[in-house]
Amino acid sequence: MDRIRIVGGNKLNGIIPISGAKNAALPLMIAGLLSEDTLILDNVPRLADVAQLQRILGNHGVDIMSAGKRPGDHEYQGQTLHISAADIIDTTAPYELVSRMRASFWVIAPLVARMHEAKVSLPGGCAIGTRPVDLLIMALEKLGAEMTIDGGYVIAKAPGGLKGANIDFPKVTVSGTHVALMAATLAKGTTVITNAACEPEIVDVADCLNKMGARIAGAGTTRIVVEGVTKLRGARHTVLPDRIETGTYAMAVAMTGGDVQLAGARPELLQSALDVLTQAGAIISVNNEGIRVARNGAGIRPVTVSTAPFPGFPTDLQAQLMSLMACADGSSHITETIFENRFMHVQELARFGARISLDGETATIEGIKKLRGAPVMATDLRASVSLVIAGLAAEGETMVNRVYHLDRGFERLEDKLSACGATIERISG
Ligand SMILES: CC(=O)N[C@H]1[C@@H](OP(=O)(O)OP(=O)(O)OC[C@H]2O[C@@H](n3ccc(=O)[nH]c3=O)[C@H](O)[C@@H]2O)O[C@H](CO)[C@@H](O)[C@@H]1O
Ligand SMILES: C=C(OP(=O)(O)O)C(=O)O
Repeated sequence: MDRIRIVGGNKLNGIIPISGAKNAALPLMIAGLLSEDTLILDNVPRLADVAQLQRILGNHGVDIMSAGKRPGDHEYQGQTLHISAADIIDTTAPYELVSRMRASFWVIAPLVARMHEAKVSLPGGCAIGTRPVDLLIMALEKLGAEMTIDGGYVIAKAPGGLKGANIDFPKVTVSGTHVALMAATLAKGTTVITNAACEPEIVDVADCLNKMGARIAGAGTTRIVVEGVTKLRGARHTVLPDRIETGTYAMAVAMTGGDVQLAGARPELLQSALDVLTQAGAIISVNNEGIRVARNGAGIRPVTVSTAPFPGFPTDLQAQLMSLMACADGSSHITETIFENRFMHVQELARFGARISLDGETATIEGIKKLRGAPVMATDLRASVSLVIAGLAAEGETMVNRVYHLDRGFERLEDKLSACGATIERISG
């Protein structure tokens, strides 16, 4: 298995191009199942999760063509995918394919909406808690699907098609909102989703669905109204920039010091995280090219932060913030409110010498002057990248093992960081 070797201590200076968002690209690709026509997606990141979803969609009979680069495309341009689901030949998503990633479970929504049946294995994904799918099942049941669970598979049947309904989520769920939204586009009548997730990736998917002929209003607010239509057509859509990748590199610069332009980043997608970074002492400015992050000389100030659904501080940046706070001038407190077990990085950060104690859902971090490099390993994507950030700032060598998770969500991580002066390399095998 590949490893990443880092020799820490270098400041980061230069330009980091921000890729398309994994968490938008995945549901957008899945939305391609809703139409017989071709959905063209631009700025799709080259990630292990995208490749895995291509395999899953291929198994349903979807043809996916990845367009090559054109003259004038810059070196780091994301790929363009042409997704054609003219004939869905299989409505089963098998365990071997789905167990690797969470979002693949969401194929259940377009399959039952368009084909009136689906059989999808319970999902996998990052090990950050129990991650049930009860609310996704509830949403589809409300839309009239008969739902059963058998042998590790969720089976959805709606012989007469789905029917519009009121879906009130008892807690904010991104996955539940994606599933309800996609299914409701082809349901008969009106669906009202309340307590909907407001994440920018939901808005991106709703925008694309509307281009495909869906009638969705209110995406980005807690109340989404969908007027069902009988068919969706093809469309062309550009995946929005990855706010979690943006925040991750911003935290890396805040930790190592230096001055980096995050090209293509959109500040409104992560304002709460930028506010926290400013509080911590980073200098953030917004320009035509994206977001510039700098820290020169000043220490890192401690912060108190709780994760929350958008527009709050994202849980997907919690681990990275903890790395940063490991070197703050004082005590920080970080509370994780979304996932009950998203602290796997705590014991690994301790290998660098970080002083972190856990009390229920709150971590207290006593900042120290310098971390020291160490061999480390993580079991989820954002925890893995928090170890990379710590390694960049630490004295000496860090070896990040089991980088499989990083490849799920960070495109060309080593290239982007080494272009800014980091000593970082992948060791294959
Ligand atoms: C591929 C993708 O986009 N993943 C993101 C998505 O995950 P994901 O969509 O899985 O996260 P959700 O928003 O659905 O989960 C939020 C909370 O609701 C709970 N829940 C969810 C569904 C359900 O049926 N029952 C239930 O209890 C979860 O266990 C969790 O405690 O949003 C999370 C929260 O922003 C992010 O950390 C993930 O990166
Ligand atoms: C938790 C994440 O991904 P997934 O939901 O696919 O496990 C993530 O993107 O941080």
